[in-house]
Amino acid sequence: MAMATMMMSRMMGMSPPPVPPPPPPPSSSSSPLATQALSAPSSRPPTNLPTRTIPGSYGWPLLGPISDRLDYFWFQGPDTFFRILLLIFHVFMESHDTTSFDLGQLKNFAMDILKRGSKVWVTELLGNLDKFLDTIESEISTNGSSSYIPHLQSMLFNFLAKSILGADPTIDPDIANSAPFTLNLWLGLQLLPTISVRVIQPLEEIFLHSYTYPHALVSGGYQKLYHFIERHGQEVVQRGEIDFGLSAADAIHNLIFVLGFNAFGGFSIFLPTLFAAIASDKTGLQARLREEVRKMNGSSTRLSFDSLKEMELVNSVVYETLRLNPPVALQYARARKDFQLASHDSVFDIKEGELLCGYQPLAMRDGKVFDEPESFKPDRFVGKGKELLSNLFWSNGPQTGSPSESNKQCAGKDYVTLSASLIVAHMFQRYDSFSGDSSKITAVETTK
Ligand code: HEM
Repeated sequence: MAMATMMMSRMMGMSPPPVPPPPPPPSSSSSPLATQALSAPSSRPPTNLPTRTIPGSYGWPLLGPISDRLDYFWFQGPDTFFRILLLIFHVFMESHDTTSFDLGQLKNFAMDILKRGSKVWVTELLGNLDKFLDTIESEISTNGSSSYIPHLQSMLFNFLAKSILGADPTIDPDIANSAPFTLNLWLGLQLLPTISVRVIQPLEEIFLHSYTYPHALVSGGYQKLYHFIERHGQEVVQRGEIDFGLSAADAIHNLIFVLGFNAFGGFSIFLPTLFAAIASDKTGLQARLREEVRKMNGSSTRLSFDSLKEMELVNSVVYETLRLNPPVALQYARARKDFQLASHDSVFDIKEGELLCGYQPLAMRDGKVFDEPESFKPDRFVGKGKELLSNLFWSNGPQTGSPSESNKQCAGKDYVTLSASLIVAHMFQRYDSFSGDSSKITAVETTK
């Protein structure tokens, strides 16, 4: 059985960290999931918990990783694989792993451009959302339903380009048309080694999961995007150069990463799950959301981030979707020094150099923290339920935490939840209800 701390290095074919002491047998399978947030390495875990070494070993060279990959991708699947490991941590990597000046500067740059973009964020989001919904309505009236993912991604690119890059894609129709495809291809090539296509297993491990794919496959589209930012995003690029000491090229590559990987990629996974959670509900959730939105903000008053504060149910539905389906399942980081990691029932010695892997979907379904953890409970985070936000970790840190250069928490954490709440609120201003799933909207109803 593999060690959680080493799993990623083995699966990704990296060289292993220093060899640990001989492993004791795995703990009992009834051991509860670990959920205690990890505080700074210097802080002491509870002293009454037994200290353990993480169970497992690398197994045989070459064969060990292959057997793990087959278990992870095929025989067991990620959930069972991690359940068997029984090593699910809520890891808030306080300061080890991000001490590098350059990484801190890049994160500050990301947070700075978000702050800069916040002036137009809501206007751009709502304007592009309305265009998206117009398209959906027109497709429903022509075809009876709308397969909305391509429209959603065009909307996301247009809105994010204006908000993050300060560049308007409508002045370059070629970019507006090609960028979502380019970003999907670019994301796909980076993520393919970690995704199971489940078609040609076990050959998938040899043919799909063992390579770094050549940049040449996407370089044409990537260069177009690069030149678009160079030409139309000068103000943001210059901020990177002047305020953060980056070269123009580094600023542009990082802007592509933040826009393409973090924001476009993250929202492309998250929003369809959110639409599906609301559209598939049979308990009257849509009526309650509609009532809350219109009570707080009327059916036509323009929304702002401020107007969302009182919309407890809207916000709770967004949080609950992120809890049950964290868009980024795996997080990992290498320990920069020895420290101890606490779970519900044990403390584990972590050695410098070990690679730690956290699997969000299991940590977010911990029955010791969340009542009926496998169920979607729209009101979970309403009222007193807000106390649970310190256990919501989709952003690689608690929902009550703040991203900074000294942690690994998502720089866009608050923009993500506020934008999602804004989308839900706007949809219930515009519609009484809608039907569909994670790829199609089949009907929208309005009494206006
Ligand atoms: C639904 C959308 C998003 C999701 C699900 C998401 C999720 C995450 C997660 C899980 C991480 C931690 C990754 C890791 O270290 O393993 C992360 C990091 C990051 N995210 Fe997001 N994110 C989203 C949107 C955004 C947006 C809009 C921005 C815009 C600036 C952003 C910027 C970043 C940055 C810069 C980091 C790196 C933080 C660091 O390494 O310290 N993200 N995100």
